[in-house]
Amino acid sequence: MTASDGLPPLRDVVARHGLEPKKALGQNFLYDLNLTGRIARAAGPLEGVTVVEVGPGPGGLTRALLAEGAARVVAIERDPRALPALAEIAAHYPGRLHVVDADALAFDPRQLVGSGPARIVANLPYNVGTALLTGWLDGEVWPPWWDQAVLMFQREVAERIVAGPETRADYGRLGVLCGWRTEADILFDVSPSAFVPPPKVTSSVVRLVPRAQPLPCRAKALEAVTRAAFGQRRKMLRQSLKALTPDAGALLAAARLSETARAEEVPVAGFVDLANLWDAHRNAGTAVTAPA
Ligand SMILES: C[S@@+](CC[C@H](N)C(=O)[O-])C[C@H]1O[C@@H](n2cnc3c(N)ncnc32)[C@H](O)[C@@H]1O
Repeated sequence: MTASDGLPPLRDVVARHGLEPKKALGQNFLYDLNLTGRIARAAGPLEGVTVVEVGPGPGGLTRALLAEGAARVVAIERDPRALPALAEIAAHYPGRLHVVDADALAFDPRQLVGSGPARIVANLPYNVGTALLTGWLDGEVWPPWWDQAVLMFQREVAERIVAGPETRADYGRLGVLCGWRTEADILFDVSPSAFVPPPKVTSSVVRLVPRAQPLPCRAKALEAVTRAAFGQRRKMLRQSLKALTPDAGALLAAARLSETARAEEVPVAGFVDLANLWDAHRNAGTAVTAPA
């Protein structure tokens, strides 16, 4: 029996290639091509687009991306057991699937995406998902090489990605970095029963679209300020920012933030101000001065 794309059902592919899911690799596979089709369409239309997929595994999402018309899929997979299954998909879609046998944390896909539009679509391994996302948000050059990212995370991580000060418990470093450079939305949830094996928690598909002109700020400075601020999130910023500067009070005043503000109350623009002021302070080697 074959699936509607003409390739064998994923369950058979996994059995034939001995691809038993490994927990250490964050392997929770999707076998339902209707669901992977829905994820691919969330990133569409894909005609003329190069898609970078991290962790194709047996290829359920890869197949959907190709069936939905992606010009090319660059699929980065660190489990060599998946390579024969992916080779079958590559043969079915000649010239359109480029499999990279690598750790996505250590591989820069820019060298393979060319000059046309590129998009990231992935059911991410849960253990490295946020590290990959922060890597894609990082860097001094913006807009980035991708024009959209459609990514599956655990629901709890998805909520942190889209959080702002109004959703205090979830708001943190990840929400500031994502909110600064992208517009991020949760598109839909996916129940544990959709995966093999089922994870303990619900997952969510998130879409991130890069802002054309995020507030000017150095990414590394924003990362440093949010790390200090949310590292001790229950403390007032005048205390937690002392990890960065002895002039924390003056830094807050210069950013026109309250003496008693806590990290979870400060919007993205407030953190951008703090990061820029901290940078200016360090470059000048002077104390931060509060506005008159
Ligand atoms: C959640 S599974 C998703 C598999 C497939 N895309 C699907 O939806 O059924 C995550 C995949 O990422 C792969 N993976 C884990 N860590 C990786 C890494 N650092 N670099 C590349 N792939 C990785 C795993 O081997 C696995 O195939």
